[in-house]
Order: sequence, then structure tokens, then C-alpha cells
Amino acid sequence: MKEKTAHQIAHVLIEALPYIQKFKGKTVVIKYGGNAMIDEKLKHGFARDIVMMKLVGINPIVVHGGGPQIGDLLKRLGKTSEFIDGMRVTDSETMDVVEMVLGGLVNKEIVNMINMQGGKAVGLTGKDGNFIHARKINMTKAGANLDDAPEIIDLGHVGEVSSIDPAVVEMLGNSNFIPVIAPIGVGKDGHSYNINADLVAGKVAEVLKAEKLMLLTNIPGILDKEGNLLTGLTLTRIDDLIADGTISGGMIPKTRCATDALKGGVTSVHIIDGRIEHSVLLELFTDQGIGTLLLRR
Ligand SMILES: Nc1ncnc2c1ncn2[C@@H]1O[C@H](COP(=O)(O)OP(=O)(O)O)[C@@H](O)[C@H]1O
Ligand SMILES: CC(=O)N[C@@H](CCC(=O)OP(=O)(O)O)C(=O)O
Repeated sequence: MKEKTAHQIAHVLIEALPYIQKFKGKTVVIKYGGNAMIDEKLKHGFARDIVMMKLVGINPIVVHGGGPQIGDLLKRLGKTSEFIDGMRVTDSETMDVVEMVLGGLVNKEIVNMINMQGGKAVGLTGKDGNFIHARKINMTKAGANLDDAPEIIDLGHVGEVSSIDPAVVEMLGNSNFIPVIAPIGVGKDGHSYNINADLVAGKVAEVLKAEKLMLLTNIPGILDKEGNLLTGLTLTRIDDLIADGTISGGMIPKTRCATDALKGGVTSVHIIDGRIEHSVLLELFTDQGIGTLLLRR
């Protein structure tokens, strides 16, 4: 590849200036998952992006997943787990593994990675500072006949966010620290709940009135029926795309959490390809951006 001239390098650097000015002092919630959490080069690139954001005065809050990592440990322990509509059926033993993997191994690895790049990350689960309150999810499945009562599917220790007390995250984010959040909530009874990480990221962004919510995934963004990237979408258009089946599977909860966040006051949501090195930085600080940008209108 041809070397960049000094002029080209200066141009790239200065392109970031209006974005830094615009986002300084604002909160950006990043859902970290997929390949960006597995590939060594992508992992280090992500950690550097987060540290750079903090250094230029933006308040990054990381919410991470870890589904594949939970699956790996369960397998080593000889346990399997079943997913219903994207949610892992979580019995007591599985919940112990979820808490160990998300709150322990994965969370501390991300914290360490950010700290190695010069940041000051602090890892939290929803139990720390009693900040993610959860309630049990019971899924309903329509009966075969209209007269049948809907079937209740018990997912075990799977929860949804009932409320968030942002005090501890605000305190950390407003100081020199970078909060790194594992998607585990605590019930009124003190029990732990396993919550889908996209749902937690959306709620955290909403409660903190974040400027942006960025969801890293393993595809370029939301695609149309022909597989072309949709670079910009509004709430009504998203509803149409779900209704006509263009958006399906794992993309449904992702877009639902995005639309809730937009309705809840988040300015923009970005679904971006975490397989691209420095995807967070490119989306935030360059004119072209990458992925799908979702706005209220
Ligand atoms: N319109 C669409 N655009 C992009 N992906 C879609 C679309 N409809 C369904 N999908 C599916 O949703 C998946 C993303 O959801 P998921 O795998 O749950 O993400 P993650 O594991 O990163 O949270 C894509 O890999 C794709 O298979
Ligand atoms: C209820 C439920 O399914 N929880 C998820 C939590 C982790 C997660 O969401 O991780 P990803 O973002 O990597 O999928 C799970 O147990 O896998």
C-alpha cells in the first residue's frame, strides 16, 4: 500500500476535531461483544479506542456480553444450555457459571485490557452499588388454538431490567474512571439474574441520557433484503422492516433495545461491525462513519 503523505496524515487527524468538540463532556455507552471480544488485535484496538475517548473528554461506559465464553465453560463442565428467542435458559448451576464468567473472567479481562492501554477501568455487575434491579422474565407462547391459554415458558434465572440506579456509574464516569459493566442484575430477593447484554446497554444508555449507544456486532450493520447495508434508519422505518421480515432473529432484540433507547432520550444508536479494527473510533471521529445509524426521526 502507498505510504500516506504528511498532508494526508494531518487531514485524518484534523477530521476528528469537530467530533471531539461536539462530544466532549457527553456520555457514550458501548455494547462490547462478538469478534471484537475474541480476536487479540481487535481487543487491543477496542481498549485503545476507549482510552482515547476518555482522554479527549468523552465519558465512555462499556457494557459487555460473553455468551460464547459462558458456552465454553459450560461445555468444559459437561453442561449444555438451550436458547429460547435468544435467551439462555438459566438454571441455578448455569447462573453460577454465568456469574463466574461474566462478572469474573470476562469483566476483569476487559478491565485489565483497558488499564494496560493507560486507562482506569472499574468492573461492576448490577450488584455493585445495587445498581441494576432485575425481575424474572416469563416468556409466553401462544397456544395452538385461539381458545388455549398461552403457554408460560420458565427461563429460570433470566431477568429483565426493572430499574437502574445510576449513582455508582455516574460517580465513576464523572471522575477519571471507565465503568465496565457485566449484564447481571439483582432481584428484590437478593438473587442474581442473567440479562441479555443488549438490553442492559440500552437501559443504561437511557437512564444516563447518553448521547450515543453503540452496539458492536459481527455484521456490517442492518442489511436490506438484498444484503445491502442500510446506513441510516428512523423509528417508523425500523417498525416497517421488522413487520416485513427484513429484520429478524438476533437483530430483533438489538433493534428493539435501540428503539427503546431512542424513545427514552438517547440521541443516536449505532449498530457497527466490531470485526473492523478501531470500529468505535471510526464511527465516532470520521466523516464517513461505518454501520447503521438509527435516529428518532
Ligand atoms: N436485516 C438484518 N440485518 C443484519 N442482520 C440481521 C438482519 N436480520 C437478521 N439478522 C441476523 O441478526 C444477527 C445479529 O444478531 P446476534 O447474532 O444476536 O448479534 P450479537 O451476537 O452480536 O449480539 C446477524 O448476524 C444476522 O444473522
Ligand atoms: C439471558 C441471556 O441470554 N444472557 C446472556 C448474557 C450474555 C450476553 O448477552 O452475551 P452476548 O452479547 O455475547 O450474546 C447469556 O447467557 O449468554
